[in-house]
Amino acid sequence: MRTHVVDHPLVTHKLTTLRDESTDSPTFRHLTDELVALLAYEATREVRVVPVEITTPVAPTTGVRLASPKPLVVPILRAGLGMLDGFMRLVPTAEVGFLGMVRNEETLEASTYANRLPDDLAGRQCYVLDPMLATGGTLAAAIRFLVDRGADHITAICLLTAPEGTQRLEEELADIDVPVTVVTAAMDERLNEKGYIVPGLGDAGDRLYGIAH
Ligand SMILES: O=P(O)(O)OC[C@H]1O[C@H](OP(=O)(O)OP(=O)(O)O)[C@H](O)[C@@H]1O
Ligand SMILES: O=c1cc[nH]c(=O)[nH]1
Ligand SMILES: [Mg+2]
Repeated sequence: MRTHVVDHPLVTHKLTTLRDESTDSPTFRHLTDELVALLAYEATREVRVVPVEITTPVAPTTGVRLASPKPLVVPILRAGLGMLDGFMRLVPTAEVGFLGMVRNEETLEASTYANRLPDDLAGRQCYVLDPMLATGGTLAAAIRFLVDRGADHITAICLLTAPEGTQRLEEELADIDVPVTVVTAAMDERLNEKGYIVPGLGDAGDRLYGIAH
């Protein structure tokens, strides 16, 4: 597994405001959208394309277009939904599958409450959207869902990542034969005793959409 931290002053600038506890929900949603577009630009560097012949007003030339089947993008509900529009602006023809997952805040175990993915993902490139990679339980399970259905190339886009989470992904996904890349705006210091990323940004779902319970 590869982790790519997008080291760019604009990313860090937007992320700093996102982290700030005084940032309100509308601003948080807007910044998430902007950050995802920047991360998705990096994350789609290996998107599959095929050559195509076209004619400009001046001359024939060869370009590329996205290969078929189109990429599948999978936002992890709830918080990943806040990243979908930003991704779709870059890749409007991507197909969308949904996974609803929630982490038990006591045990930190992830469980799945919704699953709308195509059954057959053979030969598909998949992009998983989840703002927080904390213990890694949620993302490990999501990637496993995709690999079990045949996905052969997986890129996760996470706003923030904790070292404990990437370590767990390395261990839990050691048996899979599919390239997995995590593209993130920052690798933070650690998790706290409640499994929150430090310094982090708090609960991404709550900051996007309000308190869940
Ligand atoms: O790496 P992990 O320790 O598994 O934690 C990360 C998960 O926690 C958050 O979701 P949450 O369970 O809060 O659900 P929500 O998106 O509905 O708020 C976040 O959006 C990730 O999906
Ligand atoms: O810091 C964290 C960890 C898990 N989920 C969040 O939303 N934030
Ligand atoms: Mg949450």
